[in-house]
Amino acid sequence: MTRIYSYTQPLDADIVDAFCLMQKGFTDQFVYYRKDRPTRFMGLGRCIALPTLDDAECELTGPAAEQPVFFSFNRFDAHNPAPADELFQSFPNLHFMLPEVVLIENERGAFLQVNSLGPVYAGRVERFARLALTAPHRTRRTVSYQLELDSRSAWEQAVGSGLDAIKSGRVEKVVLSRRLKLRADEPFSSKDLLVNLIDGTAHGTVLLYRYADVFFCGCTPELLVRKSGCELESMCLAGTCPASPDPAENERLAQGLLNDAKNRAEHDYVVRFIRDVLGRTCYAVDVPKEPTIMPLTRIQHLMTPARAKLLEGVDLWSMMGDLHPTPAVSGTPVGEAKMLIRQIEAYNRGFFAGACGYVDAAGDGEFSVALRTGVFDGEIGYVYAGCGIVDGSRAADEYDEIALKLKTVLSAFDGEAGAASSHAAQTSPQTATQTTGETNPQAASPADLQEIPQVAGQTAMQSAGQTDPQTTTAGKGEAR
Ligand SMILES: C=C(O[C@@H]1C=C(C(=O)O)C=C[C@H]1O)C(=O)O
Repeated sequence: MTRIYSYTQPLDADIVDAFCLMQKGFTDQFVYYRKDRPTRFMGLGRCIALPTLDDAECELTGPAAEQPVFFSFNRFDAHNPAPADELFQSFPNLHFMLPEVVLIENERGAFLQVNSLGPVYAGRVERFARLALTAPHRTRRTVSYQLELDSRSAWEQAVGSGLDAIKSGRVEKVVLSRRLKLRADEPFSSKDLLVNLIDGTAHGTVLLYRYADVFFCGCTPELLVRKSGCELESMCLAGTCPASPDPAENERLAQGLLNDAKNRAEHDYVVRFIRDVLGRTCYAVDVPKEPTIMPLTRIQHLMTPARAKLLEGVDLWSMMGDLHPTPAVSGTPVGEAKMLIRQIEAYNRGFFAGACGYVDAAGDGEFSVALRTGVFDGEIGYVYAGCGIVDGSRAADEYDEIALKLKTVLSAFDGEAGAASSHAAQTSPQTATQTTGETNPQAASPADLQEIPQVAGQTAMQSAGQTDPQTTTAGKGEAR
């Protein structure tokens, strides 16, 4: 039996500002921050890591009774025997991590929680509270980086292999991804990226897991599972088209997506899978027959919400294991698609498209699918995004779709509201030439889709001698 002492008191401070001030010096940092409503946990330090919560007993003390939360970041393919990629290698394989200090915001207010393996005395909490109260209002910073575009021909080959597997009947759908490398002149700061994701235009849930110098972060729109008592929620999210700032055009695109047979087929694999899993573990399963549109800043998705009541005795951790990965991020059938991904993708996805979230001491909590994310260490980083391949998919369209999805995680570098990634620079003339060679300038797609390829064009100019002071000044400050 592990006895945990958890002391919570109300906090009259902005939790993000407090986190920015307090985070320095903590090896472990965890964030699960829903932007649409206050379900927000920002954890610092590690009190304990447990393989299961079965033997944990928590004693709640202090003037507020908030459950301690255990963060849980799980890889896309935890059983993959291939070694994790260099940056992901550093993260420990732990199931439930309880931070020492947690800043909480929920519908009851803001709180400061201190967790310990021995009784927590009020003076210790007071010290953290006093510090939190001195936190200045955060500022956003634009972060300069250079983006190395991946090769279009490698992508075409990958999609070709996926389509072959579909034609041969091995899979019906496979979700393939792209990984792009980033470089910066100074080390990436998790605080800057976090603040830009929280205060910027990205929709969804902001995730951060930092372990020593390496951090994984992003902002995902996809809920995997949420449990509150016996109420369970999940989400079928698959099928994508661009968004437009013009409302009439946006509506036309949305109607086109709702009526597009290929996107509907991609979506239905996910609906069938989630309905089947809930059908085995839950009752009163409610999954609407028709999807709706989830509007995001740059794209829109087909979305079908799923609700059910959990059978007594089934817990959130096992639901997470049964649901993840859904065909939205792997394919159909799931096992065969995972095998195909191991064979086709040149890297191990690590936490990208993994199940990341928290479970509280009462067994409630939620996991999101870690999409629109990247991993960073010092001056290098990798960003990831994928898309579903089904019969009839075209490599060029999927490449552009991924470019749009990548813009969400790349918005973490934008210190200004609504800024595009125009400050991204590519300094290597070789890479720039290679990339522009692989980008078809004739391709008639919406300007929006072209934005990432344009970055390469810009860079080619720069490497030919034109230096834009904006691109070379790392961290041009911008007050909110
Ligand atoms: C795989 C990603 O997104 C997933 C794939 C989608 C699609 O293929 O249409 C849509 C939403 C997500 O479930 C990603 O963003 O990296």
